[in-house]
Amino acid sequence: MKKLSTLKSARAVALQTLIRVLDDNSYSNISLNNNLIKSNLSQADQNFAARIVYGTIQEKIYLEYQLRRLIKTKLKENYLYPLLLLSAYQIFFMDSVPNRAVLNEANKLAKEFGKKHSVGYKIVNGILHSLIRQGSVLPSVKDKIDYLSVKESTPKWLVSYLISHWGEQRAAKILASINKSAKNTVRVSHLAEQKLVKENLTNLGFAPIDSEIANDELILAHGGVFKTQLFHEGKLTIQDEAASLAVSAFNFSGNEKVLDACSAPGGKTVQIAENLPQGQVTALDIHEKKLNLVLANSRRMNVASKVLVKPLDARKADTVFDKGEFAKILVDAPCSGLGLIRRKPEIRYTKTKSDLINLQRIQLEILDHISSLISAGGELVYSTCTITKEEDEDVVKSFLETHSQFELQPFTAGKLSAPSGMLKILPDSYDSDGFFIAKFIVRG
Ligand SMILES: C[S@@+](CC[C@H](N)C(=O)[O-])C[C@H]1O[C@@H](n2cnc3c(N)ncnc32)[C@H](O)[C@@H]1O
Repeated sequence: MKKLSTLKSARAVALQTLIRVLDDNSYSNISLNNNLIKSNLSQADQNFAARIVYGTIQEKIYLEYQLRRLIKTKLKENYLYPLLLLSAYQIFFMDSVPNRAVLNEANKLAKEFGKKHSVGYKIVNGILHSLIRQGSVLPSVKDKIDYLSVKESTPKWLVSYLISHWGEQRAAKILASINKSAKNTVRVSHLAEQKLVKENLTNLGFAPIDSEIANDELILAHGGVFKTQLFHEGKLTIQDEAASLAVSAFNFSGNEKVLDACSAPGGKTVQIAENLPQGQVTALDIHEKKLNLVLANSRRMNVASKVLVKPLDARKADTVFDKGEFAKILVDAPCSGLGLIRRKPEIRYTKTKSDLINLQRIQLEILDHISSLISAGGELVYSTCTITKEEDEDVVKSFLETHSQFELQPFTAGKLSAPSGMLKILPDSYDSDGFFIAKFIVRG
């Protein structure tokens, strides 16, 4: 593996990161950050490296299909395949980079990363020349699953899942939408003056516009808001529009006790706390370390005095808290995260269909063990950042079958309403994360 101290270019950082991600399934964001910290690259070069890494992972199935027929020998050195993939990404997806530059840079990287006397650079050069001659190829449209799987770089099981639930046309629309880049969204704190924050963002050149679905969300023209004073002073936080709706589904009185059963990193904990001038939110998470993030978020958003953190498996909550102790409970459950593919490109390759059923079991166990802790007339919101029926509607159905004191309650969240008590936001509807929210009340 290349010594980090010698990573001098954006492409070298990208290649080093992809070698780690493809060889040992490292998380792309962690591996990229580790390499960037040691690289001394300018901000523009860091952005360029990030675009290559995330883009190559996002389009991996498509890129592998393009290269498949052209790789005729076994690629022995471990940098060769990642280098071919990231070069192919630049050829097909980065119009601003001329093919000549891709070839030159690949040649340099092959010499830099290859062993002494390696002929790797010749192999790379030959394959990339053939790739440019070949151009983009796709499977026949007659096999819709194969075709969409390659075109939108998504595993076949997921394409087939989307088609079976939403039909071919909608599935194609959803798939195209998850390959767009995610919007830069911020939620303005309930404790801040929304108009002033918007003016400030305008003056800073972020050109904020109102969200179509959430009342307190703004869409920014570009990233980097975390460097502003507004962010450090807790006037706003980075949160997706759809994700912000889960907490909006509650009707807060302002002095109640609330339980956030799966809270880290705390995006929704702070949002709850902002609505509690007199109340308190208890934030649980099974991973003790992650609760530091909840604390840090609470401090930054100026609500630390309202937040109590407790490391706990929510499936044991009924052994720790009293019956009817909370007026409101949020279960923002661990889930497959398939609604977040746009932000986390590797999710599509790591999840399998059997994960959906395993997660459903955990989701139902959590709901079961917190159900006795809600007071009569109290509210339960169940949410996931996924769109699968197994983790969303099926969980609601099974929960209601075994907990007759609960019923679904119609609600309004931001600018959307859910007369059935359930709200499913598909990623193509508003170009937000895919998200699911169900609201229940406990019969009084
Ligand atoms: C979807 S994330 C929550 C996101 C969070 N609500 C927010 O808005 O920032 C799910 C969280 O549940 C936690 N978790 C998983 N299993 C759990 C369990 N059995 N009990 C409590 N927390 C759990 C995970 O560690 C993860 O932090």
